[in-house]
Amino acid sequence: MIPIDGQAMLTAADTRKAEARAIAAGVSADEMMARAGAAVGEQVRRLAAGAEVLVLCGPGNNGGDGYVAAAALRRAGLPVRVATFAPATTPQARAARERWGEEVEALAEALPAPILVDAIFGIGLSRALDEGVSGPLRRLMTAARLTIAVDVPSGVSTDDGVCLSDLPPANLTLAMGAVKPAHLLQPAAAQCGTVRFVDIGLEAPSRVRAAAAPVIEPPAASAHKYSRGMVAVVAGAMPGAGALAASAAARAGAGYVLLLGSATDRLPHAIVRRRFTAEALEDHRIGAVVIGPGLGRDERAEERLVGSLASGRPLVIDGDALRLMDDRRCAGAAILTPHAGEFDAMFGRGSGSKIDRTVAAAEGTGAVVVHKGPDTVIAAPDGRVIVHSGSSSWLSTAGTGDVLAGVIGARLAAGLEPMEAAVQGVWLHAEAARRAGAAFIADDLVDHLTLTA
Ligand SMILES: NC(=O)C1=CN([C@@H]2O[C@H](COP(=O)(O)OP(=O)(O)OC[C@H]3O[C@@H](n4cnc5c(N)ncnc54)[C@H](O)[C@@H]3O)[C@@H](O)[C@H]2O)[C@@H](O)CC1
Ligand SMILES: [K+]
Repeated sequence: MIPIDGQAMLTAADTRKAEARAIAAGVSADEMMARAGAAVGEQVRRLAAGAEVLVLCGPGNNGGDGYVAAAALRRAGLPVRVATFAPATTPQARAARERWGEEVEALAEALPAPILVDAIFGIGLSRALDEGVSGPLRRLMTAARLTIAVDVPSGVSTDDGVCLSDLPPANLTLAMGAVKPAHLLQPAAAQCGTVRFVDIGLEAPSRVRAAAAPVIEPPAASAHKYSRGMVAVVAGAMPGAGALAASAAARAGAGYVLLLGSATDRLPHAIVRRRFTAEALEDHRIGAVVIGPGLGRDERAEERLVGSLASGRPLVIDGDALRLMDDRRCAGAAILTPHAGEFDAMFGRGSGSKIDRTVAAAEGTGAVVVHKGPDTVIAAPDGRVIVHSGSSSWLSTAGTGDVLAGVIGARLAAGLEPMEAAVQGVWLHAEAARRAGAAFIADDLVDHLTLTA
């Protein structure tokens, strides 16, 4: 099974276009479904290990994939039953239903099986499930040992990651042909369980991709502390936050970290402390300025932000500094790292998915926008997007955003372009959380940062 890391993401409409292109290029719709259903059948066969399978089929092509998979499982000698609540409506699904040929049970009366395949709705879901569907589905999912969703779990909205129906999560979701927003955006992503990509030969040109592990080269043989990247962290009212950002920058590969403003006692000795002056930022060797963690929002914070913006150095703007930004100031930033509250305060709640809104923010500001949360959307002004999902929920603790800002600052100072720096930073931060395990504090996260895979 193929992990989704680095895979292209398509919306429901994009998927239909890709399917239409494949059909225009000579692959019939029946052939597409035959491939999809066969691939689902093969994965289910491996996981079922001989146990009984119940395939739930809806009226559309998601159901069609289910009928094809059921027939494949039967050919493979597995005990398999099929249940539905509605006749097949598309020509391909009707043909697949006929090829199944055997009894189709009524969903409401179907008895549970240890392996459940949810092929009720895929990208065609347009509203919440009727209780006559969600009730039996909930009952059968609860009784099953393993639920495998075909394409997306029934009840989640493909393009915005909203859960339209209250159902238990699937254990595994097979993303057919391309990753969809629902596989990456919360809360739908959590409903998917583990997501694996199924290649059905669909061309998926997309500027949006799932995050993948970065390849980080060690410093060149001739490297010195300044060539490795010099990061200046501008501290403020809450020195601990600046210290976290500075420590994280140092651990994320920076060659030299300068903390400007008041520091805490426990700052590593390797970090150079200085009073904040705008002149201190004039050092041309500074490759990134991180400003915002614990900055405060008072007059002194404002002065430091103005000084940082005037320095012309690439800026990572986080936390309090985001609250002091306006359109003109954003134009001077390389990377903005708002969480949901900061994002809404800057750009409004708007419409569309988190991906759409982040793309609009990046285009509008000209900066890379890292829209943080249980799903993090990273958008560049040129339209590239990386979505990072599935990171540790223990990250929901104070100070982890300060750490992220420092890590991104280190990658930016290392010479990466802002989008790549942000993408690497988000991955490294999530990886540190994975290594830190359960109930860490932001300081622990710094200790778990590593650049090796
Ligand atoms: N588009 C593609 O490129 C491919 C699609 N395939 C499969 O086809 C699926 C999409 O098929 P469809 O477009 O037929 O969509 P679905 O099978 O997801 O469902 C569409 C049907 O459900 C009805 N419906 C929507 N919401 C409902 C609700 N809440 N209650 C009752 N009925 C509701 C619609 O009116 C329509 O009849 C994909 O998810 C995937 O599984 C694969 O077979 C192969 C390639
Ligand atoms: K499904």
